[in-house]
Amino acid sequence: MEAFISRKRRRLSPEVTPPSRRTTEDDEAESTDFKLAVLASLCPDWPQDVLLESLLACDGSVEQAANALLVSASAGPPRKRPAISGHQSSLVSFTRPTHSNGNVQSSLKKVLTQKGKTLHVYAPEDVEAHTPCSIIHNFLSQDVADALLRELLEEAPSFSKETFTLFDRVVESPHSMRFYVDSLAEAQEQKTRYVYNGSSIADVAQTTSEMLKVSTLVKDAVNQEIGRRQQYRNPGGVKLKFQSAEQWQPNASFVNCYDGGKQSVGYHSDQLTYLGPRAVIGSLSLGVAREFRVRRIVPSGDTSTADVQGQIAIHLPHNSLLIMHAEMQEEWKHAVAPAQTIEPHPLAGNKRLNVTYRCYKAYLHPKYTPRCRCKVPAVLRCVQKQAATRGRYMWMCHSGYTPGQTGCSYFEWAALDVDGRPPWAEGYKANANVPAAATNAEP
Ligand SMILES: O=C(O)CCC(=O)C(=O)O
Ligand SMILES: [Fe+2]
Repeated sequence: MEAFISRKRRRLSPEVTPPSRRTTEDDEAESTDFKLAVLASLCPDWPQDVLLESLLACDGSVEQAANALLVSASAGPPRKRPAISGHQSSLVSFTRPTHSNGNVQSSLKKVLTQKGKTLHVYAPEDVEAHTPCSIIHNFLSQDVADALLRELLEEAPSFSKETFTLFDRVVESPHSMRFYVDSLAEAQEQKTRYVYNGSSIADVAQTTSEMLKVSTLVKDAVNQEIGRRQQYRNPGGVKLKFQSAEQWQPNASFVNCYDGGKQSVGYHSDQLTYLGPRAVIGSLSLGVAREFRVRRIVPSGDTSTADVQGQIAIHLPHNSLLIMHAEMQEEWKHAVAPAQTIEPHPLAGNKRLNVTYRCYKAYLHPKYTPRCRCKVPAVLRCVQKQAATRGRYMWMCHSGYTPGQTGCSYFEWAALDVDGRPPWAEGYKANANVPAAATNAEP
């Protein structure tokens, strides 16, 4: 088992989190998260901090940690955490000076996100100051939110949990989901042509009428937030290198259902293969309030930022729209933590429904993207930790990151222009995905 966990290309979480749209890291530091995710799926009753303690106490052995927890469970119940229904006023308002230009200083970040600590944020200005996300509370009118929630509650029984084989046991992923696209033609394309880590998705649904109505509201809000945040963060309002210059236009979504506090999703980044670099995602939460955790990926060997490895818990109440901005998938990881207690919602009971609106790029259709030697469309990934190549994008065989699958060692630096477009896209300028020192040279 230990070999399975620690061998470099065999310890990643696609077997734990659904393989379809998530990606995890390519280096050693990731193994703790992977082990934690495995441990959480084996011991779903235990809070993350206890799982981590147990893992550390057992020198990283998931099997020993799981056994230790099962033994101690027979001696008493796991430690309870409080429900996350409380209110916190803005940290920014009373702790951080405001500049004359109205921008807030994020000097607290360092202090509040130390390794091993969790900073809980509730107010939109705190979410914005401490994370690459923004949040809009009470996003929809109550009638629209209720109508969408009712519709999704009717859909939820058709969602499925991914299963994976672990230590000769079949384990279920800790929540259920379904993939939706806006047109029937796209649904057909998705089932037959799109490949997610080596296989296609059999169950692709058409976006429901309420989801579609809300999609236009999400589109406007996300585009407005992208613009506002760019002004706020970057002088002159410049987008990030590789971020698309086009309007954000949602056309697909993963809908997640967390039925009760035990259901969760482990730390991951969303896969970029069809979204492209610097993707933006609009994530609408309905029903039970849950904690969305984020943590920055620290480059290997970077000791100066070692103290910012703490995680930040963003409180996601019913009817809130969280926007994951362009920094998020490349530089941060996110998770929905298990909750020891939850406050039931009048319509949803113990369920949280979450729609992650996404913008699939036509030029990243698998009919255009490179294929590896197994003849399967390659996966687009960004180097997240290795200091020398951090931030560079590559096409590679899906199998390198899918435990248990055999494949080839296909790897190629991706040619992408400053707007994240590949050479076959209309308007492609020049390859900007090159080593920092050789901006004119091909990799
Ligand atoms: O449930 C959420 O808020 C996040 C779900 C998520 O990370 C995903 O769908 O990739
Ligand atoms: Fe995600």
